[in-house]
Amino acid sequence: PEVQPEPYRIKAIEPLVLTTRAQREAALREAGWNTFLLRSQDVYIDFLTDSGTSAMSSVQWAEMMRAAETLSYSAAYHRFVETIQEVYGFPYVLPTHQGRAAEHVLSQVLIRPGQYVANNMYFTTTREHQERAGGIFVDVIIDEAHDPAAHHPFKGNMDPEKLRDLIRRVGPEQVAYVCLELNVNMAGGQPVSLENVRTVAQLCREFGIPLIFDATRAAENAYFIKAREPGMQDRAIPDIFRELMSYADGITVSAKKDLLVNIGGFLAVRDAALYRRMEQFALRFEGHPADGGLARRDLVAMAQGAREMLDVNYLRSRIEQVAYLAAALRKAGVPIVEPPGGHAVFIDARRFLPHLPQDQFPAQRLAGEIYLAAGVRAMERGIVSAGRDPETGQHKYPRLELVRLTIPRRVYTQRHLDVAAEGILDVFARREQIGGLRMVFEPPVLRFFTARFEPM
Ligand SMILES: CC1=C(O)/C(=C\N=C(/Cc2ccccc2)C(=O)O)C(COP(=O)(O)O)=CN1
Repeated sequence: PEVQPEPYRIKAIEPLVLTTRAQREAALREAGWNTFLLRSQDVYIDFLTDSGTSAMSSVQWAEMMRAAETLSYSAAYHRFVETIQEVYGFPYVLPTHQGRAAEHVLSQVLIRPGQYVANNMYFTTTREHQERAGGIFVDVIIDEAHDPAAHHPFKGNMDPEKLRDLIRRVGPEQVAYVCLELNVNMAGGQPVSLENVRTVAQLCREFGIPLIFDATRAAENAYFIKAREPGMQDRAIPDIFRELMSYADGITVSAKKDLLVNIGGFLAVRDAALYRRMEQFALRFEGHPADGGLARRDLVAMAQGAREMLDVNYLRSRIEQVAYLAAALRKAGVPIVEPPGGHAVFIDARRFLPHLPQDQFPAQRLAGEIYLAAGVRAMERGIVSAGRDPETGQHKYPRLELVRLTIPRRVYTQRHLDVAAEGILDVFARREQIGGLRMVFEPPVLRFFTARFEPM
């Protein structure tokens, strides 16, 4: 059969508000042309983020109702830890309220000021915490990752030569750890191959440098390994996933993605002494080791999510939905990051609006225009998100100037995607008439959250 069967059906719906273009123009002006500042009820289809926006299953909801909110080492805590130990294969597990909390703990415990951290591209909060701990961020991703049109099947890969050069240049003891993100968000949700992970793990072992994964979207990465990596087609997802995890000394996870929950995260490591140091730090800043600042119901929702996230029929449905939207845009000639990622379609705003210089914020403007056209909220992932260079005070000019259409898990149907595609094609037809933006308010840190703009 041609059509892929959906592996679930709808049990509860949330009525959506339909707005007029006039209402959206007023809302966007009030939000200073920043989609992060829109009121959610003014948004028809929310593609801002896949973080914390998934639909939970009837089993997750049932487990949440049954969780007893007892303190300290609750049944929920043991259920959570045992499930993560089994699914991910790490002995020591520390719950946190979300991913950036795990990054805060790990960076503060592992980085000595002045040390380097090698990454495959950057994620805003991950880099922020590495630098706050005195770390020096270095990008060792393959060159193709910075080229939106390059058709590499594993654009998230690290370049072993770039990594080896860094280690030689600064010395192994000056590299705090290697941070490998799976399904690299800022590159377009691009996977890392198992072969590349093995190579990087070998390099780290050779020099005695810890290898840490940002495993926030590792389940979706496992699906791409099965689908794209030679010799993997017949392996079961949980088997690929366990091997993938076996190469890391530790992981940070935002559970708000793969694990299909609205809040949550965790750290998992193999070394008892490292766990103890993280636990002691977390106690002061991120919550008790038995809950990480979460309620017990959140722990059991994560445990159940860790079971559901590796189901191949769910992963296929989720990732094929992203590919469906990508195909609709590609067919009309809309420039997107290729190949499509696991959690989002990324529009190349630089090629969409080639007449705008990057410091007129093309991706920020395009995200606003898409909202005006169809009530669809997207996220700017370009010069605004990249921020300013702390030394020069100038904008960082990233090669990728993207608008991210981030698809929540198990939430939208094909009709929602068709409405979004239609709105984007409408903007595409008018692209020559679209001008730039001027930033009229700029906060000092993570400016993309609250900056305000006006049309030029
Ligand atoms: C790879 C990766 C992520 O994508 C991630 C969060 N992503 C987010 C949520 C977000 C966070 C900050 C600025 C804009 C959007 C996303 O919209 O993409 C975190 C932090 O997790 P956290 O939100 O639970 O703290 C760690 N690693």
